[in-house]
Amino acid sequence: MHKQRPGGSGKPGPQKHKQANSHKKSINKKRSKEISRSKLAATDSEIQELRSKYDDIDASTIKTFAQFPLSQKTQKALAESKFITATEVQRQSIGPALQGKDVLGAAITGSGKTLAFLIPVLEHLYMNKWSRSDGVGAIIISPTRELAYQIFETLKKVGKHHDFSAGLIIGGKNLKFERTRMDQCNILICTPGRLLQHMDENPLFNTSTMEMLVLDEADRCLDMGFQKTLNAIIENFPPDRQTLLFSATQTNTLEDLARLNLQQPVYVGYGTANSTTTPASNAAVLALPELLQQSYVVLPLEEKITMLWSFIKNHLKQKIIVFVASCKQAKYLYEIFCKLRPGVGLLALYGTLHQDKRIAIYEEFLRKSQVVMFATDVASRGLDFPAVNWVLQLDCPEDVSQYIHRAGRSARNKSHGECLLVMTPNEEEHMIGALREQLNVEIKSVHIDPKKLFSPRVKIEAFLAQFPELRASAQRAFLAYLKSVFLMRNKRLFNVLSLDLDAYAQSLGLAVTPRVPFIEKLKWRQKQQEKKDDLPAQQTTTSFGGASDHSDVEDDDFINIKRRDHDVEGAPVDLDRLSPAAASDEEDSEELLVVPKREKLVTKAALAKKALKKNLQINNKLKFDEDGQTLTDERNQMKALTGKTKKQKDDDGGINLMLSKALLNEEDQYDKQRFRELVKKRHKLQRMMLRKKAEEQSDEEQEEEDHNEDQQPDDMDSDSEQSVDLSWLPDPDKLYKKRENNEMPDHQNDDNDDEEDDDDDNVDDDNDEPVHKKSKITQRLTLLDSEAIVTNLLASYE
Ligand SMILES: Nc1ncnc2c1ncn2[C@@H]1O[C@H](COP(=O)(O)OP(=O)(O)OP(=O)(O)O)[C@@H](O)[C@H]1O
Repeated sequence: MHKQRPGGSGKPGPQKHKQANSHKKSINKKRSKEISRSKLAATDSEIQELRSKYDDIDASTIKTFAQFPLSQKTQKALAESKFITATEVQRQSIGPALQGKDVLGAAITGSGKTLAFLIPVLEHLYMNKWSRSDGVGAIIISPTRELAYQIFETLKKVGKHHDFSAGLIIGGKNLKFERTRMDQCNILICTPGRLLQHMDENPLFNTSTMEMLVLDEADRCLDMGFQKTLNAIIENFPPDRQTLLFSATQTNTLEDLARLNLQQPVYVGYGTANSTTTPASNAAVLALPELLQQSYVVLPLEEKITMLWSFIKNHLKQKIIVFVASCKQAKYLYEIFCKLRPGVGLLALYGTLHQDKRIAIYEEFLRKSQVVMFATDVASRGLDFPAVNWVLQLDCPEDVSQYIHRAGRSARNKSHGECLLVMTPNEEEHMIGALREQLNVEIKSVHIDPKKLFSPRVKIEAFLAQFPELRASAQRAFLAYLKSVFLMRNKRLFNVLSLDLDAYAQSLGLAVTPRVPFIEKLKWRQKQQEKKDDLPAQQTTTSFGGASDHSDVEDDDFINIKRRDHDVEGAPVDLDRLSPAAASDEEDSEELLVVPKREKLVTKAALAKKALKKNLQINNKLKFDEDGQTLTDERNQMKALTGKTKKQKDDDGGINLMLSKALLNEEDQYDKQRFRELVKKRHKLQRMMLRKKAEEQSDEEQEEEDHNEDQQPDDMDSDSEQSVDLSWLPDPDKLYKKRENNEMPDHQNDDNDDEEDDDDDNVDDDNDEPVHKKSKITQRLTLLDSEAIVTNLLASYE
């Protein structure tokens, strides 16, 4: 039986309802507390159990992730993402990393290094019961934004069952937004420049809680380009942290390891796996995936575009990355190939693009299976594009390590892929020698069948003639390539002076070879040097003295650019920090390159200042009238006045309102007067035309009139004055002035007419009477008068 509650309605009253709700809430709270307590207990027991297994991890017996002592949350996420079997680098490095050791991991591209450090990061925070309020626990540093984004995406997959918060801190994003969220993040994935910016500017950002540091592409993070930034970052970290370094081309210099304060690191991928002693060789074993087919082709520089076009046309159904030396080249190739329409999708990824666009292009290339992407080395490290069929290195990489990273975008994670290296005859010997020596593999030489080459030169030239912006882009690409070659460290391999500039410019579609000031300067200096060398040593010292010493120093400084890699985002660039790689992603470095270090920059502002100091007279434009007299331009006078008053105003240090008002009035008056003059001129012209027209008309009418006079006398009488247009007649004012005055006593009309005339005089100060006024006057004539005039005129004509 259903009992009715007091209150009669059968439903609980509002008060009762509230009480019931609060009762329920308190029960729920109790339950959730009990659950969390039991969870914590479970977590504690899980942690204890896992920790006890750490010492027993044996990489040689492990095949799957399930064999690692990992938390349920991590295991679940790995299984869901279909990560079952651990790769070699994962097997070797996860154990020591879980044990809290520093790890230096090197493994071939696409072998799963990302999971090798992400799993230990998640486990470390879990084992230490890290919560959101505990602040930053781990920082992962990547040299490029795209790679940081990719790591962040992988972390979202494998860490989805954990309760940690993670942040992506890269340049080109909302700094304010990052600032407010950073202190709430447990894991930060960042680029060095942006991280340092937050460290410097964000008071909320505190790294003292940080326990784990990961450097992905560690050799890149540690090289000269990032040196200063990374040193500054490391200073802010607690020294007793755990550090993991990963790369396909790991370096092992003692200096670097000392900088990072590594404590007996475990070396993975240095020949002796799991070794805690420094390996005999100073560098990691360099290798490329076995399933990657490598080949090279030797071509003159000017044939590269033809070769590229033919290659793309022959591989329309493939996914290809084309690596070039600079952003401007990538941009130009993309633009011109879009115009040429090869029949496959085109993309371009380079550093000077807006960040959102970069990510959009990155994602598009991930998705598509038949596409060509022109890229700089911003895409060469770490990016995991699936199923890339070809990597085409159109411009020669600077060294073996750059070759490895570029080539490694293909044949990832046990898939097949191909890599073609394009070299100029100068580059062949050194590059191939270095590759054979360091990689210990045979790289196939390919000869291109000239019949299979299609040159797009004529079309490119036509497009460049049609689109000036494309021409400008080609010029920039031309200069950027030369600059990148000039900045290469290995001068034996890359010699900018040996390049045929005219042929290269023509291959880009340029009819005229752009000037390259730095090459001109180099050649000039070379000549000077040769001249100096020809002279006997003694004579040189006596004839040039100090000056010669100075120029020697400058020469050395100018030609021997030291190897400094990519510049850190946002950091100021100077010439001796520029490297080919930096040049590829740095937009405005061109001017810096052209201007020698010690030469003072001559700006337009400086020239103007100089001219002002000399008190030069500025040219004045004089106008002359027909008689050769100079005309005074009221405008100029006004300007002079304005200038004067402006000066006065400046002297006063404020705005003189009265003066400004007077000036404005004067300007206004001048404008009005000018307008009136223009109107007058226009009216005059109109009147002249009307008069001419009227004269022509009246001639015709008179002829007609003469003809019809005998035939229609009655009509003429009946129509009286209105039917006769006498406007063609001579001025009646002059002829009949006296008579008219006598006949028309009504002065009112005269006055009105005068008024009209006066009005018109305001508009037209010429003595010409408007045609319509004359007709009005003639309309007042009687027919007899008209007849008399006509007969007079006819008589005069005869
Ligand atoms: N255990 C695994 N099982 C299956 N796939 C894996 C495993 N580990 C990694 N992968 C996949 O292999 C690919 C390459 O991984 P990752 O990008 O981590 O390679 P990498 O070694 O960092 O390459 P690079 O040297 O180019 O940076 C990714 O698509 C990743 O999802």
